[in-house]
Amino acid sequence: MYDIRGLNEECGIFGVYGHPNAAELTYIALHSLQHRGQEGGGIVCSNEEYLFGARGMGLLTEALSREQLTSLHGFPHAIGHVRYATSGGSELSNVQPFLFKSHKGDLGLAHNGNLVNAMSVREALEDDGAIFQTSSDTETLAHLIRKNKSPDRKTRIKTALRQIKGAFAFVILDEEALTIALDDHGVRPLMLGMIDGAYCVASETCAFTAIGAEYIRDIEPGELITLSEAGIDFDRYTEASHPNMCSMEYIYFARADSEFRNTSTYTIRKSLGQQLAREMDVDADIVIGVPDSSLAAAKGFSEESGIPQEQGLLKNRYVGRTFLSKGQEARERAVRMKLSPVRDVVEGKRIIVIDDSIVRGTTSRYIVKALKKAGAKEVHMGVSSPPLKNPCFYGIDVSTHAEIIASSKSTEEIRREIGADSLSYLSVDAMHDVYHSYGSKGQCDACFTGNYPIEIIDRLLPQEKDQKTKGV
Ligand SMILES: O=P(O)(O)OC[C@H]1O[C@H](OP(=O)(O)OP(=O)(O)O)[C@H](O)[C@@H]1O
Ligand SMILES: NC(=O)CC[C@H](N)C(=O)O
Ligand code: SF4
Ligand SMILES: [Mg+2]
Repeated sequence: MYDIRGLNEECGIFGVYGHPNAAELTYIALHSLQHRGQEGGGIVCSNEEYLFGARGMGLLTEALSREQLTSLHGFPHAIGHVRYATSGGSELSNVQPFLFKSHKGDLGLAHNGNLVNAMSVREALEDDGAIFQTSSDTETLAHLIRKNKSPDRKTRIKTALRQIKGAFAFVILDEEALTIALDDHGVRPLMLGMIDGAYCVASETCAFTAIGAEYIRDIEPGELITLSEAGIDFDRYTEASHPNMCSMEYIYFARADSEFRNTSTYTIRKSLGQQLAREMDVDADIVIGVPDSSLAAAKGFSEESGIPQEQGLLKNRYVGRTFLSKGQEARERAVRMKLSPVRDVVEGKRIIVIDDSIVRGTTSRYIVKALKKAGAKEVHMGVSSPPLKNPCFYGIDVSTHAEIIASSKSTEEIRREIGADSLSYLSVDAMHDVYHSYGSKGQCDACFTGNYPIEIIDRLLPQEKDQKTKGV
């Protein structure tokens, strides 16, 4: 199986404490977070005496059978995960939640993000006798928690969290409690909710909608929340707080109905499109959004510019990910199968196409060619994000420099390569203006600017990390 997307996603997590249908709720919630990871998924449950779990490769419906889900019924506490690998290969041993057994108690662990010192910490732990079971960065946290000698579980977890660096949203389950932690930059989203009097936590609020939970609030950078029989305990694992939420969550990753600080991604994307219209000085007959993730930006562009929006491209919803082999040729074939122009809508028209991002340029190159072949007079590309130039080390697989077209080419060179009549990107400042207007306290923009907010200690790209730990 091969995922054809230009940008790869980044895992979804969920947890619920004290609900008679904890496993079933987790399954439904994970299903709604499936867009964040399709390589594998699982659920770990607790009945306060021991932990029990199931996991598998592929989409959730493939990863967990009905029998497995039934076997988890009745456990009141649960955590779950859907994975897109960033550190460690796509294989069953790396599929989360992890479940560790020890005479001191069981530990379940699920992570969204990517640790930037996992290799260094792992090497130190191995030199000290630790034997790792996976090639995932996430496993380091379990070793650090277990190694700590403090009699107090919260102190053990806090100390371990202070030893790791990078992007992380964690749900940690043991016999005593469900612990929720977000790194002090808050790179990945993490939301607190409630269902039938039980607290729950999810990467995105669309999971709350799916299970009928109430969205309480966004979890803050550096927060540590413990759910136990004693109720809810709000704390921090560190006093540091440098809000740097991932900009790509808004642009592309999160589901359009998911909310951040009570504003939907759809609304934010629409504003990005409006800003682009203010910056892009091109006249046209129609605006077309690349389905699905760019339809909101195209709507904003259309409203701001007064140019009508049309559905000039159709997406085959059954093409998405499977059955294609790796490589540029396969990618091109996939885009061709996925998007096709609506001929009588585009024929003879001057068109502005809005896409949310250009990574390799495969999608835009194809779209320009296909629209022109269908009779478009002019095709202008508008991108509702700044040029993507750098890889991400914080939990998203944004390829390598060599694969990212804007890392080595100017806007004019890219325009020529994709064959568009003009090409415009949103400016970095305009992007931040939009985020600030919706209450953002700070956004990571490293893939656009190269300003990495968290020092990259290991300096390894995901695929290199995988090589380094192959065979473990
Ligand atoms: O320049 P490229 O390498 O082609 O990558 C960029 C494209 O990838 C993403 O869409 P994707 O096809 O991943 O999924 P979507 O259908 O959710 O927009 C993004 O929205 C762009 O359209
Ligand atoms: N995309 C993610 O958040 C991945 C989590 C973790 N780094 C893994 O590779 O499994
Ligand atoms: S580098 Fe880009 S993709 Fe990675 S966290 Fe920062 S904004 Fe998000
Ligand atoms: Mg797209």
